[in-house]
Amino acid sequence: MPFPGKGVPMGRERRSHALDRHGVLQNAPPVAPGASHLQHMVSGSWAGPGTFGYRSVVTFLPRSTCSDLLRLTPPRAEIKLAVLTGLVQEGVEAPLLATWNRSRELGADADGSHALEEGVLDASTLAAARARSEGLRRHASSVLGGFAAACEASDFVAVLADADGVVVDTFGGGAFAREAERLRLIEGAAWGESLRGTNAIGTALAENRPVAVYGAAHFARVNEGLVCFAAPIRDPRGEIVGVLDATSRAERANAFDIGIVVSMARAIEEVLRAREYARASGGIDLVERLMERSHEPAFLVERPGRVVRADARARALMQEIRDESFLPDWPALVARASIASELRVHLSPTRGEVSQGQVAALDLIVEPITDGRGDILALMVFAAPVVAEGFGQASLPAAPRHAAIRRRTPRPPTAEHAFERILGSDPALETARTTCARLARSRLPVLLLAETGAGKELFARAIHDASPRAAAPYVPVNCGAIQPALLLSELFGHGPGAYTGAARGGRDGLIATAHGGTLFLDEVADLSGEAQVALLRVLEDGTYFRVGESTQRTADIRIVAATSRDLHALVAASEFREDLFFRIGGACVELPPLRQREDIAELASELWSRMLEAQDAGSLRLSPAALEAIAAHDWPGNVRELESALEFAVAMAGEEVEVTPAHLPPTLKARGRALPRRAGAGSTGSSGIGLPALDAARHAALLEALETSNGNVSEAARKLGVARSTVYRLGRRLGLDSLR
Ligand SMILES: Nc1ncnc2c1ncn2[C@@H]1O[C@H](COP(=O)(O)OP(=O)(O)OP(=O)(O)O)[C@@H](O)[C@H]1O
Repeated sequence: MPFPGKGVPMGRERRSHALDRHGVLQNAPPVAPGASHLQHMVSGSWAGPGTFGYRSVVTFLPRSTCSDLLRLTPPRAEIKLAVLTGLVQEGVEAPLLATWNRSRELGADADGSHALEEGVLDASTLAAARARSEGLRRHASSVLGGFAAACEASDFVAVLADADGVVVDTFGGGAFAREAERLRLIEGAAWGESLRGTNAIGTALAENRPVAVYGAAHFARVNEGLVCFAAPIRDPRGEIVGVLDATSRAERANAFDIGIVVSMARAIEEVLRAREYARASGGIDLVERLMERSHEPAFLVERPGRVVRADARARALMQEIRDESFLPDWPALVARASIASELRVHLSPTRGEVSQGQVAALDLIVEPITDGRGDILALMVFAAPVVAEGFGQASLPAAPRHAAIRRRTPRPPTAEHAFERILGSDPALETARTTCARLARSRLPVLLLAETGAGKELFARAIHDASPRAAAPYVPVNCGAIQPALLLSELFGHGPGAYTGAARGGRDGLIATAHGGTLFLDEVADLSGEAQVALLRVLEDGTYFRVGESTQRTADIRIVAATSRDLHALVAASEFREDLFFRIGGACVELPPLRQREDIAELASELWSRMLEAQDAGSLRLSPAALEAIAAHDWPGNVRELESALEFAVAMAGEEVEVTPAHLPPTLKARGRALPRRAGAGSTGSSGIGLPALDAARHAALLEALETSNGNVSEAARKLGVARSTVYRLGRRLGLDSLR
C-alpha cells in the first residue's frame, strides 16, 4: 500500500505498512540492492573527496559519516495530537518528544498554514541574506552538480539554507517541484524550528547534527507528507554556516538517502576547509611539508578532535594500535598546543595485555596551525610510539618515565630543552651554546661559522626550538645543494608559467613556507647575487616577489644562516654583498672544530650511549684504547665524521663485547699508529714522552682518584672537584689509556 500523500492524516495500519521504526520504506519501488533513489542516481558521479573538481585537502580515515544522526520517525496520529496539546508526554520516542516540546516552547504553529503565508523574506531581505551567504553558495554549487541532477531525477528538492535556516538556494525537485513550492521549499523561506517546528533544516541547526524527519514526525501538520534529510555545514572552526537538505514526498523515503546528504554536506565543508587552508600562512603546502619533515607519525586534527589527515607512518601506527579513540579531546589538545610540551597518552586497556614490543602509549607533541586571524584552524599532532619491554608484562606502569618503557624514536626537543641535544662540555662550545640560547629569544638573524659537520644545523634547530617561534615552521635550506638556476624560485616561489617546467598555478617558495617561523640558510655564501638582493629586501622590510610576478608579498621570517667559508674574504673579493653580510652577520657565533675541543672522549662516550640506545645494540663497550685513538684523531669531518666512525665500529665489532682500535675506521688507526707510544694500562710511571713536574703531579692525583674510584670517571671527577671532561682531557694529555 502506498504511503499517504501530503496533508492526509495517517491511519495506524497504513503507516505501519509504509515505514519501519527506522523510517525505512517497507514497500519501496525497486532500486538496485543496497542502494537508495538518490544514491542510485549520484553513484556515477560521487566517489568521495577529490572528485569534485577541487584539490582535496584531506585523506579521510575510515569513519562513520552518520554516526551522530538524529532519526525522527512518526508516532501514532492520536498520540501526536495528545502530545502536541500537552495532554501526555509519552508514547513518543524521547528525541522526537524533545524537538516537539522545543518547537512548542518556541511558539511554532502546529498546523503550519500560518507559516505558509508568513514565513518568506521579502526580496531585499532575501538579497541581503544571499549576499551574506555568497561564499557558502558559491562553494556549495561547485560540488552539488551531480547531486542536484540526482535530486531532479528522483523527485527530491535540494535546499541550501543559511545558518538562520533561511533558504538561499534550491536545486532539482522533478515531479515534486510544484508541491515543494507550495510548501515553501523556496528561496527566502525560513525553516527554523521557531516558525515551522520540527523539520530537518531547523532541527539540524538546533541539534548541530544530521537529521532525518519522516512524515508525521514533522511538527507542523502541513509537512506531515514529507520526508526530509538535512546535515549542518560547518566551517573549519566548527561554526555552522548553513544546512544542506533534501526533501520529497514521504513515500520516497529511504534510509540510505541521509547518507548522501551528509556526504554532500561534508564535501562542501571540504571546499570551505581548502579555502581556509589556502588562506592560512603557508597554505596546505605548509601542512604537507610539516608532515613530511616530521620524524614521528603525524596527524592533522580538526575540531572537534577529528583526524583529517595522517601521513604513512601515522596510518601504519593506527593499524598497529587499533585504538581509534587514542586522542585526548579537543580542548585538552588545544591546551597542550599553547604550552608546547609533551603529553603521554596510554592506549585503551580494551586492547588487552601489552606484550613486549607492542605500542603501549604515545607521546604527543601538539602544534597549532592558525588562520590569518590567529585562530586555531587545526592541530598537527606528532605521536611518538612508546613500546613496552619485557615479556608477559600484564599492564603498563603508571609512571610515565618508567624504565620498562622506551621511546622508539627520538623525541623532538621542547623549548626549555632545545639545546640539550647539543652534547659536550668544551668551553668554546659552551660559550656558543649560551650565546645562541640568549639570541634565540630575540628576532636577530644569527650567523653560525663552523667547519662542515661541526653542528651548524643542530644549533640552528635549537635556536628555533628555543625561540618564541618554536610552534611555527622551521625550514632548513642548503643553498649549496640547490641548482643555482632553481635557487631563486625555490626560495621565493614563482608565478604561473614563470619558466618552462614551472607549476601551472604558480608555487610558493620556502620563504612563504617559513612564514612566522625560521629559515635556516646553510652554506649562505653559495647564494647567487640575485638571491642575495632579494633576501636583503625580505630582511629589510619583509617584502618579496615570486619569480615572474609583480605582486609584492610579505613574509615574517627569522633568518639563521651558516657558512664554513670565510665570508669576510668573500666580501672583500666582492663575491658576497657587504650589506647582506652586515644584515645577517649582526650576531656571529663560531662553533669550534672537533679537533680543537677539549671534550672529544666525553662527546664520543655520550654519542656512543645514544647510538647504542637508538640501535638497540645492547651493552657493547668502547674500550679505553679505542677512546684514546678517537681522542687523538684530528677529525676533519668533525662530529659527523665521529658519528660515522662510531657506527663503523659497531658494525665491525660484530658479537664482541668491546670495541678496540682495530674496529675503528682505517683513517683513525693510521693516525693512531703515527702517535708516540703511550703508557700501558694501569701504568703509574711516566709516559715516556717527558712530563713536566706539574703534569707529573696531576698524573699522580688523577691516577689515585681513578684507582680509588675503580676507574669510574664520574666518581674520580667528583673526588678531584673537576668536570668529567677534564678527567678525560687530562688523561689524554698524560697518556693514560685506563679510563673507564
Ligand atoms: N655537539 C653535538 N652534539 C651532538 N651531536 C652533534 C653535535 N654537533 C654535531 N652533531 C651531529 O653531527 C652531525 C652533523 O651536524 P650538523 O648537520 O649540525 O653539522 P653542520 O655543521 O650543519 O654540517 P654541514 O656544514 O655539512 O651542513 C649531525 O648528525 C649532528 O646531530
